[in-house]
Amino acid sequence: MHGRNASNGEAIALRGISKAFGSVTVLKDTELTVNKSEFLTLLGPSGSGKTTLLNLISGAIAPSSGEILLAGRDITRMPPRERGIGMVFQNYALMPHMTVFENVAYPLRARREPSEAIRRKVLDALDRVGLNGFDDRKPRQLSGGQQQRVGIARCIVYSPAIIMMDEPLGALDKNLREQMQTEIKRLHHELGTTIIYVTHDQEEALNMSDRICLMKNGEIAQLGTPDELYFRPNSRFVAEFIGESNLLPGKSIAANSVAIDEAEAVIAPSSERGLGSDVLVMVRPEKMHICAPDADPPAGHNVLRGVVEAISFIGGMTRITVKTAHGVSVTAKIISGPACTRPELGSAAKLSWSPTESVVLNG
Ligand SMILES: Nc1ncnc2c1ncn2[C@@H]1O[C@H](COP(=O)(O)OP(=O)(O)OP(=O)(O)O)[C@@H](O)[C@H]1O
Repeated sequence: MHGRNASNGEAIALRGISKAFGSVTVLKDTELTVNKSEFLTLLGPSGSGKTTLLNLISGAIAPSSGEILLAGRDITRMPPRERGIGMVFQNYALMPHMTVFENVAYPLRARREPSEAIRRKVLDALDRVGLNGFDDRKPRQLSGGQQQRVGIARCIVYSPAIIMMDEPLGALDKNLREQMQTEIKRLHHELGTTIIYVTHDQEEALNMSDRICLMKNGEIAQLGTPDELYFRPNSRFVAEFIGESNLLPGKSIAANSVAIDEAEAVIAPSSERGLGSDVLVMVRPEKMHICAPDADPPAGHNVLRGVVEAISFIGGMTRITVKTAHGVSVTAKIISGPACTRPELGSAAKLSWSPTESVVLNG
């Protein structure tokens, strides 16, 4: 027996999956394993292939090549309804003429469950999503957030092993989105269901996921925990898509040294890139320190000098951009203090950071 047929705690495995529409390949030879009880987010810009991947797993579309395993079993050709995968959509997809109760009961009625069990399960699902007492309302009598809770209740009511959510909070305003993120995380924790979640909002992905699968042009750019993607991006694309980043162009001149220009070099962790190759030294703005030109930065720090070209006070944090002598704008994000403690616009400043906070990327 092939090892890959064993389930090994795998909820879903994609093996060499490609998808072409006509002559255009929109998903390329993708390998992805989602573990049982995992919250995995498909993140990426518009058109990167997130929905295509979701539709392949649900069975709404068939792959051009490769296979899909559900708990070790080949489901590549299985019709969608037999896969038992729950779906939550951005537009809720509720039936407008039915009450909340009947919408949530729908999947159980389709499974011909006894009416007493239906009643118990529906009320329990409504309770879990905070909609106790809303069972007699029609969808149009609910707010957007409440309608999406019904969408989620209709999904969890029949306890699918896997739930896929396609931009479920996309139609909600920012505050409600944040509240619903917390609630979906709580539900995931309570139910232990595997969740595959699609969003193009990187903050949402960082906040909610066990792992993030970041897509670019039909390929996985990086798959890892939120921490890994944020602190150890493997490419310029990942560094720029997740959070803010400073990218200093340079040349690798020794195992742990990158020349920023002819006169200046910084210490950066050794990379596998060959000596003399063009690289980018990535440093997150909150890891960048700033001090007066005559002050001493922390021992062992890389130092660049420049002139303060922009200051923006954004509440708890202040963003200070310094143009270095080599013409690169570098941003430091520091905890805000009184205005008198900030450097002045146009004044000279020293930027510094610990070499361990640098990530060397291909230039
Ligand atoms: N039925 C189809 N026929 C032809 N091309 C398609 C079809 N469905 C999707 N595509 C193309 O496949 C690519 C990936 O689309 P997909 O919807 O998976 O992206 P996405 O990452 O979900 O984007 P968004 O965030 O905008 O929803 C796009 O270039 C899209 O135009």
